Formats: sequence, C-alpha cells, structure tokens
Amino acid sequence: MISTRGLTRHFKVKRRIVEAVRGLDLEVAEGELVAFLGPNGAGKSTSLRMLTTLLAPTSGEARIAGHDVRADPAAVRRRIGYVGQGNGAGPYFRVRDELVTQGRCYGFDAAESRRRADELLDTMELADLADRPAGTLSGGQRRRLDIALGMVHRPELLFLDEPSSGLDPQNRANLWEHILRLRASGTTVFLTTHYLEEADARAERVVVIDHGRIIADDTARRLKADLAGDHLTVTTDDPVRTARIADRVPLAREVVVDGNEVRLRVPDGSAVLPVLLRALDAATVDVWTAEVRRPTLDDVFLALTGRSLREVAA
Ligand SMILES: Nc1ncnc2c1ncn2[C@@H]1O[C@H](COP(=O)(O)OP(=O)(O)OP(=O)(O)O)[C@@H](O)[C@H]1O
Repeated sequence: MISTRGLTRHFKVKRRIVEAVRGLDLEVAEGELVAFLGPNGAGKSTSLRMLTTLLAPTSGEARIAGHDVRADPAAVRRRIGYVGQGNGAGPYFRVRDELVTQGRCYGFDAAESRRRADELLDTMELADLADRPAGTLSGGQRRRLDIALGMVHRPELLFLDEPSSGLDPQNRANLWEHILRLRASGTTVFLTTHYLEEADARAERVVVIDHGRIIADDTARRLKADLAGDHLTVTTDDPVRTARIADRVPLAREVVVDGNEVRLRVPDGSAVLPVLLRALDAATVDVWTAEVRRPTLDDVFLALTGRSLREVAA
C-alpha cells in the first residue's frame, strides 16, 4: 500500500540546507495499522506530506496503492484520506452539510453525497450532531468529523497526523475505537502520535524516525524485547555481592547499584528473576524486594538514541 525508496526532502533555510527526511525506505502492506513515532522535528509531517502528494520529494520515490506520488498525484489522492493536525471543517457549516459538500467535491451526485454523509454520521457517532455548526462541537467530536471528512470517498489508506493530540483520555479512547473499527473494515491506517502508550497498545507496527531517518521498525513487543529488555530491580542486605551475582546472569546488562537497590536489564525478566533469586539465596544474600518492570517504547527510543522521547517531545 505504501512503498518508498530513498525518499528524501531538503529545505533551504537562509542558504542552509535542512535535511528533514533522509532516505526513507518503507513498506506498508494493505490492512496494516502503523504508528509513526519520533520527537519534534524528526521528519514525520514532512514524510506524511510527501506520501500524501502535498509536498514534492527532493529525491527518491514513493508509491501509494501502486501510484507514483510524483507521476500520478491525482490517482494517489483518490486512494487516500488525509487528516492533518488542523480542523478540516469550517466552523459555521453544519456537520451534515460539510460531509455532503465533501462528497460533491469528490464527484458524487447529490443523492450519493447525502447517502454517504448519513453513513459516516452513523459510523462516526455524529448523527445527533448532524445539524450543529462544526464550530460548536467538542474536541473529540470535531476530530471524529475530521476523520469522517477524510473517509468520504472511501479511501483504502488513511493518513492521520496526531489524531488524538489535545484530547482527554476518554475522548482519545473513543477515537481509537473508531480508528480500530476502520482498520477492522480493511482500511490501512498510517498515523503519527506523540502518545507512546497508544502506539504501544493499539498499533500492530511501530516505525520510529529520528533526524529524518527510520531507526526502528517492528511490532512494539519485539522492539521492546530486542532493544530495551525488562528492568529487574532487587533490594538486598548486600548490594555489592548482589551486583556480582547479577553480572553472571546470562544476557544481563547495565547492572547498577544504587544504595541497597541493584538494577539490571535482561531480555526476559519473568524467566530470569527466579534464577537470580535462587543464586542469591544460595549465596545467603537476604533479598528484601524483587520487581520486574516491562519496558516502554520510550525505553526503546532511549536505547536507540540515548535520549528519552518523552523529554525531546516535551
Ligand atoms: N517548510 C519548511 N521550511 C524549512 N524547514 C522545514 C519546513 N518544514 C519542516 N522543516 C524542518 O524539517 C524538519 C522536520 O520537520 P517535520 O515537521 O517533518 O517534523 P515532525 O517530526 O513532524 O515534528 P513535529 O512532531 O513537531 O510535528 C524540522 O527541522 C523542521 O524545522
């Protein structure tokens, strides 16, 4: 559905070249739900704008649903929906009218536009708000309207730029239900988000971009297991000996002593913890507490770049 080779975009700012996207190689299959993560300025929006034909690449190529973004932008646009960060609907127009007008813009006749508008009002739970001016909707309702507007022409691929930003947790959860429903109906979804927990819990694939390059691309589970690993923490009466024993645990790394606490990372914490506890017991070290913490996507970013995505995104 998405296929890019060496996709690159430079900007010239006061005789300086900003390399916003540097050689993106990306394959997204039909029906996938992909979260595109990265700190501010990593190149997410620039990539999205190239994939949606809004911005010409400096070099490289991108094909969307088989069409080249440069050679055939009109065909690409027919196959995709794009919901940007700003609101798509005019504040004074009624919700249904906005959807009907959008249908007309895509060449539907009046009856088909009305039918499609009603269908979307229903699926996006906007039917009760159909006669309200868009400007009077809440943040979550408005975001659902934006997505409905992006779906009018039944695109196979939907791009969402930060769909849940600025929404409270309840509205975010509700929006995600709609996104997952679209995905379940066969729509390929490619979205950017700053919410790591959302990407982790909902997307089946996570692509991480930093300084214009893809630095990780896999399921959240594999990224966390391969790149970050579980955190084990034990507190004991003899941290120095504990650290020495922890060092001998297969695949243990980053063993740190902090007061009575010893922390380490291992690929599979639940399997390693009993081994470590047995070894400590055999050495007559008195264990007070033991804890396994699963890694987050932020740990993955930290492992890859030495920086916390939370900090750089703040
Ligand atoms: N029109 C432009 N002119 C000059 N530089 C630009 C332009 N658009 C983007 N850039 C620069 O390109 C880099 C990537 O920006 P981009 O907006 O793609 O990042 P992003 O990952 O989407 O960030 P954010 O999370 O803040 O939206 C940044 O250094 C940005 O300043």
